[in-house]
Amino acid sequence: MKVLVTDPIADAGIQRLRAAGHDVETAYDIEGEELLDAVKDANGLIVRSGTEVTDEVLDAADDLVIVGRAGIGVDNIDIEAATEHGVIVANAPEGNVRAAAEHTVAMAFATARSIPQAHERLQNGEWAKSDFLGTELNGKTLGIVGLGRVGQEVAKRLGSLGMNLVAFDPYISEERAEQLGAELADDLDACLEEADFITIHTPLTPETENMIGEEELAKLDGGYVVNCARGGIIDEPALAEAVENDQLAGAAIDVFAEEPVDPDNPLLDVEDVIVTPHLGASTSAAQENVATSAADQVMAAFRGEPVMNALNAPSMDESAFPRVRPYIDLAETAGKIAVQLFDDRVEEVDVSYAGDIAEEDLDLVTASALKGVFEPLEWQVNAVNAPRIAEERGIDVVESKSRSSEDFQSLVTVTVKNGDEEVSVCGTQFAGEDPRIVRIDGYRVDAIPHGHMLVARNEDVPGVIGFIGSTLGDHDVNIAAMFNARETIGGEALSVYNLDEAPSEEVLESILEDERIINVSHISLNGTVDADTSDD
Ligand SMILES: NC(=O)c1ccc[n+]([C@@H]2O[C@H](COP(=O)([O-])OP(=O)(O)OC[C@H]3O[C@@H](n4cnc5c(N)ncnc54)[C@H](O)[C@@H]3O)[C@@H](O)[C@H]2O)c1
Ligand SMILES: O=C(O)[C@H](O)COP(=O)(O)O
Repeated sequence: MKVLVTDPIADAGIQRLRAAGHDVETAYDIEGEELLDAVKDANGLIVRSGTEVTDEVLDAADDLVIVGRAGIGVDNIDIEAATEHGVIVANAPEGNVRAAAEHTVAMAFATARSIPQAHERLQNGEWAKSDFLGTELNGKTLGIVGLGRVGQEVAKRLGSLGMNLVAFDPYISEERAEQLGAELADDLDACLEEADFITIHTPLTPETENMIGEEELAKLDGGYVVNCARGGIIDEPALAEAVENDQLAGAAIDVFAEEPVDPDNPLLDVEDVIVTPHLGASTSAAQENVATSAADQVMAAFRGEPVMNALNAPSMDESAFPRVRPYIDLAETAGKIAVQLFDDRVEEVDVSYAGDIAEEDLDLVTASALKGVFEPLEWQVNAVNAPRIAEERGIDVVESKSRSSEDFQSLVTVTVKNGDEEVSVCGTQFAGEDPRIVRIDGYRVDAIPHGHMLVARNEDVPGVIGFIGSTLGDHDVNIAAMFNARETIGGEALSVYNLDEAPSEEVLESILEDERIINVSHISLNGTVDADTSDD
């Protein structure tokens, strides 16, 4: 597989991919046509915050399976578009948290004691001792906006250095805040009003964009601002003006609305605003962590395994994966068979689980069943975009679970239906991962789902199986295995054949000409089928 890396990541990540036999191409600082060209044949793309992964980039990347973000923030990746394209997006949310928290603490002290400014003066030969009278963090109140992973680590560090903590985060529990020794503010204004310092730790989202402007900064009267989260959350000209006019004592900024930062950015011009070029995650330990994590996730996606930190695909607990894995393929196969036996428009897909498997987290299995159902559609379908396709096409998806499973340890049943018709296909795994279809529309069968299959419904009278066998033989189609099932003697029967090759239309027509045959379907488990699942 080819992995394109477009932002510098630690060598450990690249080596891990190469050791597994993947072809890694690094192309840093590329954009526009150059990026579109480089991504064309990539199966994996690894980025940091420097690459804009837009709809256009995803459109150009025909073979892309996954975008791995070697870090936390994914505001540079169009996740909606990735989902549309069936591309997994996964980040590395743990590896640089401590680095970001430490940088935040360093920036808070640096602005409170004017360390960069004093350093610069001294380097210029000035002993400006009396110009710098700093502020102690001890005893001051820190307002934490966003008490997630980084925010919590900052709370622990600055809390233990004597700061009082107040936090604003509408999505965090009182209990968690209490454990960290932080008072939870009712809203942003209350947090700002209480704080001497504020530190931002939210993602950049439509909700947080420009969340802190002139009015909010005024509430921090005389305080300090630290932002090591994302540019765009604080209004930059308003912040520059507030510090310049001494409404605020200082600010420490690591991230900017536009990066690399424009030299004309007003924040670069204010003496009491200290800046770093997005260095929060730049420690060797953090970079090694996120690079290897991104590489691992890319390789898991290549192997078709769940991607632990996928942001747009069902993920799964690693320990459950060996138990669930055999049912992922089985559900897809059952979905493929059901839709090929269904001669109508699909309005609902039911996926039901019985027995031991019903104990597991099965989002990924249900998504695979949907993938099987939708595979006949012209666009690329996978477990990432199949649930979205169902939603967009107004197809209801119903998942159900039951502990009892009659004669089998675990059963997966996929039913495709509309108001009038339905077809259900039920499968199990025999010991040693031996998949079987054990029921088709209520008929008990024992069919190996593989390659080309023929499913016929016929009157249960003598000579029908011989007729089908000889018709296939007359057209040089070899039968590898067959199974016959019936409800009552002389009623209707269903037979399933495994064929060595695809039967032609002519064969199917010849079989159907016999009045004892009610219908016959060719099932291909290799890809192309012609079932109608369209809306129009
Ligand atoms: N400077 C760097 O190099 C660097 C390094 C690591 C992380 N980051 C950035 O730091 C930020 C935090 O990362 P994290 O891993 O802690 O993320 P996280 O998802 O663990 O935490 C974010 C928190 O923000 C809260 N939140 C969301 N919307 C909010 C709102 N409107 N108001 C208040 N709180 C809100 C969430 O509930 C969550 O608790 C991200 O933007 C990330 O990209 C920057
Ligand atoms: O979100 C992150 O992980 C940090 O902002 C780090 O970004 P970077 O990988 O571009 O340094």
